[in-house]
Amino acid sequence: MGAVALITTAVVQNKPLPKNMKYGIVLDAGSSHTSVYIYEWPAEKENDTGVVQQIDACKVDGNGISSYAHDPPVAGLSLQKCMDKAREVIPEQQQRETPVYLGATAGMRLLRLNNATLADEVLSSVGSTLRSYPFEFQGARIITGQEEGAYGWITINYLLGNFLENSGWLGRLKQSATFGALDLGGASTQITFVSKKEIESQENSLHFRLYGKSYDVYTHSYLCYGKDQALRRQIAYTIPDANNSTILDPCFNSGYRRNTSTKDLYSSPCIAQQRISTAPSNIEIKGTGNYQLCKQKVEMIFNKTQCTYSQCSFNGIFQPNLEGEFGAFSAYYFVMDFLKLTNEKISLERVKEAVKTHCSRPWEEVLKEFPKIKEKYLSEYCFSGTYILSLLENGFGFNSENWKDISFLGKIKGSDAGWTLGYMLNLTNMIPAELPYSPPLSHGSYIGLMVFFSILLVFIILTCWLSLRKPKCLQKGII
Ligand SMILES: Nc1ncnc2c1ncn2[C@@H]1O[C@H](COP(=O)(O)OP(=O)(O)O)[C@@H](O)[C@H]1O
Repeated sequence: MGAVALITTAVVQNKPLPKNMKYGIVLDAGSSHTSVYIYEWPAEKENDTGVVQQIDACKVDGNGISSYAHDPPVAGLSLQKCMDKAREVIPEQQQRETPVYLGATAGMRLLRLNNATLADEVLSSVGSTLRSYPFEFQGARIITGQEEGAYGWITINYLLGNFLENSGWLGRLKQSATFGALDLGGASTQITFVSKKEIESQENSLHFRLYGKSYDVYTHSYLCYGKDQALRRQIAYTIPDANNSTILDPCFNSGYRRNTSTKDLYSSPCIAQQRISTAPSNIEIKGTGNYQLCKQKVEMIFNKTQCTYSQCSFNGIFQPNLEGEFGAFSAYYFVMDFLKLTNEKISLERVKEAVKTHCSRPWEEVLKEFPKIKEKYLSEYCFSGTYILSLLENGFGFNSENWKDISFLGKIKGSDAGWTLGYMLNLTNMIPAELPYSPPLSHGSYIGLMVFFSILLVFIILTCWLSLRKPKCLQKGII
């Protein structure tokens, strides 16, 4: 039985798993990219003490899985490049035994909200491409936000070795030491951590039994709070103030200019409440590079006024007190790595200063210093840094005290931090609910101990026998 108790996805198409799996492939169909991850099983599969490792990864060119909706042949071709690579990496005799899973995340959740038929067509079109490969295709589906949070938490704690560490007799006595997971994507963001406090809302509560230890986990996925959707919302707020179709935006470096179609901007369900009918069809964004003003605009998307629970993060969502250490990955890592802020010793105040300094730099200077970085990413680091700070501080409640508890993680032991590994571990039943039985001593140690105790016993018997005979000898001597 799968160990992830409340996640009811088991086998996507009710297909039995291949018997001699040594490899697994997971496709992460995100809002901005599809990534293909190839994993290899540890040699000692039976007692599961090895770690499944990522042996390769490939990012599909293009604009995410929804590009299948606009141009299936072109989207199919770029996916094929990564799948061809998987065929080169996995030995031919193992390919039929290799399961392939595709999980689509928030970009597809949004597309499904706009047009459910189109979302289904995209999945079946991608499925046809994947079926044309010699692997064991297990299905393509949109995973829930709750799953995305949970599998990300499982991935990082599995790779950090926390589950096994907690499963020994000493680990079971201690408070479980796991890392909370902070995942920032393009369209949604997830926060997941073990909470000692009661989880007041059923939909945020998960229970896992992993390697013989139980975990009560809090999770929430905020749709529309990924960094691309948050940027759209931030821009949409300014459209009513447009002057001759031009808006001044403090979240871009001064001197930066970008043209945006309002039709495209408004096409996202995340902007539903901000659409105005009088908006010009095109707007020009002009950066003014001001961290403080950017922060004020960004904070508008966090509604902190309503809460029907004892405490909330924002938008009326229950969140217990933050506990323990956290691993922040995906866009948290990409952005903080660019800004050189991943070192745990950097205080929250210094991080704010660094983002402020970056925002105040003229665009021309930034462009000159980083000519090789994709312009989309480079132009957005001021916004992204500000958004990350607001989300963590204003949204989730991190502060100067517990900032040091956040580690920004790209890879852990060679595998990317993200939900895909946890998804595959669950679907292939690689994490047992109970600890596999392992005898406390090896066979050799048992034999050694038996011999030792036998010799000890003979020695004791001999000593007793000799000491009982002694008086008689002495008596004889006296006579
Ligand atoms: N090197 C990078 N620098 C900045 N942002 C990046 C970089 N690589 C990816 N991103 C952005 O980080 C976010 C998460 O990326 P990814 O995990 O690929 O997203 P998703 O799964 O939402 O498509 C997206 O907004 C993407 O555009």
